Amino acid sequence: MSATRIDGKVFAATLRTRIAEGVAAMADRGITPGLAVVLVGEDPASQVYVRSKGKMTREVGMNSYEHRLPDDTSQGDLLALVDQLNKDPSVNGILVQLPLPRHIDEEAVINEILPEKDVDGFTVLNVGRLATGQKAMVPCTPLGCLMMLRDQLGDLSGKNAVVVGRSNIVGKPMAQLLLRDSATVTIAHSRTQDLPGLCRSADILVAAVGRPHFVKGDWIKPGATVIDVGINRTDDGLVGDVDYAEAEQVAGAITPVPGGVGPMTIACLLANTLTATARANGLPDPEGLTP
Ligand SMILES: NC(=O)C1=CN([C@@H]2O[C@H](COP(=O)(O)OP(=O)(O)OC[C@H]3O[C@@H](n4cnc5c(N)ncnc54)[C@H](OP(=O)(O)O)[C@@H]3O)[C@@H](O)[C@H]2O)C=CC1
Ligand SMILES: Nc1nc(=O)c2c([nH]1)NC[C@@H]1CN(c3ccc(C(=O)N[C@@H](CCC(=O)O)C(=O)O)cc3)C=[N+]21
Repeated sequence: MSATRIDGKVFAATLRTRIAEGVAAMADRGITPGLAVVLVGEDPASQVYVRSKGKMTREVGMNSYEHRLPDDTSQGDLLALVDQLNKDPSVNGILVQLPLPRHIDEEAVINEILPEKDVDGFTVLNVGRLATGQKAMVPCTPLGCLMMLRDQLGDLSGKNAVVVGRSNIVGKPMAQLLLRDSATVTIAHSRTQDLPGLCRSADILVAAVGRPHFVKGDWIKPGATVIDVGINRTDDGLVGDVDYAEAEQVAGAITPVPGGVGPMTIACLLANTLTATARANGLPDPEGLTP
């Protein structure tokens, strides 16, 4: 038995088509969504993401503004740039690529972003809104995972979900979204006891650990839906946090790496930018792009 391969690339392309339609409808009102991406330093992986984000942003008809700053940029200069983007009416979404160089206080920079332009959903206000069930900007990677899970499974209520990883950008918001959909959620991390046993209880298993092929086939409940968030560069190329070859023998459905969560993350960034633009102009939220 081989698992269904959840094709994030195809799913993301379909999502971008719908976003492009939303952008076109706004163009009739003279509105063009604008996304600003700020990259500090020369991290090669980040440069790849920024390039593909810019390309996809333009493809759906939005304006893309890229700000590349040197590694030794001061925190003050970075905060000043964020302020300038906050005030710029042509900018509806702001993304500051993480991680930032060590001399910069990441929290201070993220929280400088106006919550309504925070298309990553990383500011404390958006985190709090998500946690309390208020209308928020939802982090792109978990949002993409949720869309694929709902598409695969329909109603998630009552399902046992295990999220491995408790970061602010993936694990915690993923758990919040699953909880909102009435799954029974467990968050696992490096101190979790009997992680294989816990994972075997999961109908939905989300791996966001950052270790290549960490989740083994015999950790997976037969028929489970497995979402692999990991992006690990190894000598064998880009691999996920799940041992795909083993997992596909056991799982019901699984996302590949590459071509799974990654493309959905970028599509959801564009979805959030469209939503932010609609809200900034007093228009209703575009349908099907928010949880
Ligand atoms: N596809 C996409 O769009 C994206 C992919 N990623 C990828 O997802 C992965 C996770 O990213 P991110 O959340 O930022 O990573 P972090 O490094 O911030 O978090 C990793 C989490 O995994 C946990 N962990 C580490 N080792 C173990 C272990 N041995 N057993 C159990 N848990 C463990 C850590 O636990 P503890 O807290 O106890 O240390 C931590 O909570 C990375 O590969 C990253 O590249 C990230 C963002 C977007
Ligand atoms: N403020 C901020 N927001 C982020 O969302 C953010 C960030 N910082 N820092 C880094 C991580 C990582 N991330 C990815 C996005 C797309 C792919 C992606 O498209 N991956 C392709 C492959 C790309 C390749 O080949 O390198 C795939 O999985 O198929 C991967 C990873 C967003 N992140």
